Amino acid sequence: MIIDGGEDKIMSFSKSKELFADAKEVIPGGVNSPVRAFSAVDAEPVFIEEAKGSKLYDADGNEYIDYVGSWGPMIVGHGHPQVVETVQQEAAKGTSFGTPTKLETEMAELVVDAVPSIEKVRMVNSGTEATMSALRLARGYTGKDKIIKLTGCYHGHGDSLLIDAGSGVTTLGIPGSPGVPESIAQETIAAPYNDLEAIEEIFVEYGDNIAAVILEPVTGNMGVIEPKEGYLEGLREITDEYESLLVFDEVMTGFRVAYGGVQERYGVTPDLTCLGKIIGGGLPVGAYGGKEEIMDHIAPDGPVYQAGTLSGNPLAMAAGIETLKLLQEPGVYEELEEKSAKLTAGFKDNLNDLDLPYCQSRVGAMFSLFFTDQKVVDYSTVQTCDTEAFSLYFRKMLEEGVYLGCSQFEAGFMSLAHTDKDIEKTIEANYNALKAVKENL
Ligand SMILES: N[C@H](C=O)CCC(=O)O
Repeated sequence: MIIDGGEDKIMSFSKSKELFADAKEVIPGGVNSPVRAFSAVDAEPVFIEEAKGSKLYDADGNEYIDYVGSWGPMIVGHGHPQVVETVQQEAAKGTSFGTPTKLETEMAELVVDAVPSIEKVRMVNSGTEATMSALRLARGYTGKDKIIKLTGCYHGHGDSLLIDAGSGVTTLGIPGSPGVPESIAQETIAAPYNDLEAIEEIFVEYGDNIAAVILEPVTGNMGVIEPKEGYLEGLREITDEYESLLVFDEVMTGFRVAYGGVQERYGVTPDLTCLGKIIGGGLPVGAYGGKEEIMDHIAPDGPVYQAGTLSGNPLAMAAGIETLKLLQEPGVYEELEEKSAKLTAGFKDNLNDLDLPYCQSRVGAMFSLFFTDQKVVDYSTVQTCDTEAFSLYFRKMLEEGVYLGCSQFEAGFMSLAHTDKDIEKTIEANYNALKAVKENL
């Protein structure tokens, strides 16, 4: 079967098609997370059976160069031997104890040493849990109820945060979610990203009752957007002035744009930080941390309650610790930067050669290609993107053996396992896919 009428590339997806049909019988939409269904790109998902290094292998035996990396965690590549070995060793000792373990302290020490704002950290099981818990803590600590979130930023699927959200919500073009009670939604005030004046106005009106401003300080869930100069500093000042907390959701950017995340790269320190993805080395994980004085409000030391049967799971800790150790090796972030720059420079040449006006962005090992001629700086410019052009591009890239996020509003991720050959092949695929877009739309 040819997925998009390509002339010379014939790939079969018949097994994935069958597996998807089976899945849809018993799983809503056939997937356990909506973006995986490929519905926004008018395609059906490929079912992956195995991954190694920079590559994914699907049920039909197709090979892809992977820039999704399980949506961010796989920064050292899939199935890294050191990560796999350590997980196997830990699994042989038992998979969960529901007790404290030495591994949890080791992980916490690594996080505290790495992330400038974190003096104490609590492990949870997902990014969603991390942001939900951080907000409860912010409310419990400040005694205030409202939070400000930025339009197009995505912080998982907690009730307070599914307001004007990015990621799958933007990809599917839905406004939010039924099931979020109005009484909860009204405690969340949405403001545009990169617009300090809008935040100031909200503080003037509600300043006494704002517990926190939460944001992706570099966005990934509406594509990669950098904060304007002075924006993060401005947020720091205004939250200090009103005694609200500044919360950085670094689930995606932590240990990716720099070892210490956005706060290391841009030099602005939040009160609380949410983490996930990389610190689990591909196993389910989340964490939130910050100043000791604030973190000491969490039970059992303080009254703010949060708990979890599998929190700090030994396999997730082991995989995460090994991943962080690999990231401590000299030159790692330079290598990621170099590889990512090479890829996006190749894309830029292709855009120039084909005379296409599309907008690119990159921060460290996260990149985006927006199908718009506008400079993308916030959610309103995100909405100028051509989703039909992206869909065609996505399907062509898949045919060329390159696996991308199924939305231009999801960041692409480079790993240490990507080779020069992978990058060259991807640049060539990008040229062919962009050419098809130009010829067909
Ligand atoms: N952008 C999301 C997480 O970072 C994508 C993953 C998902 O929703 O399944």
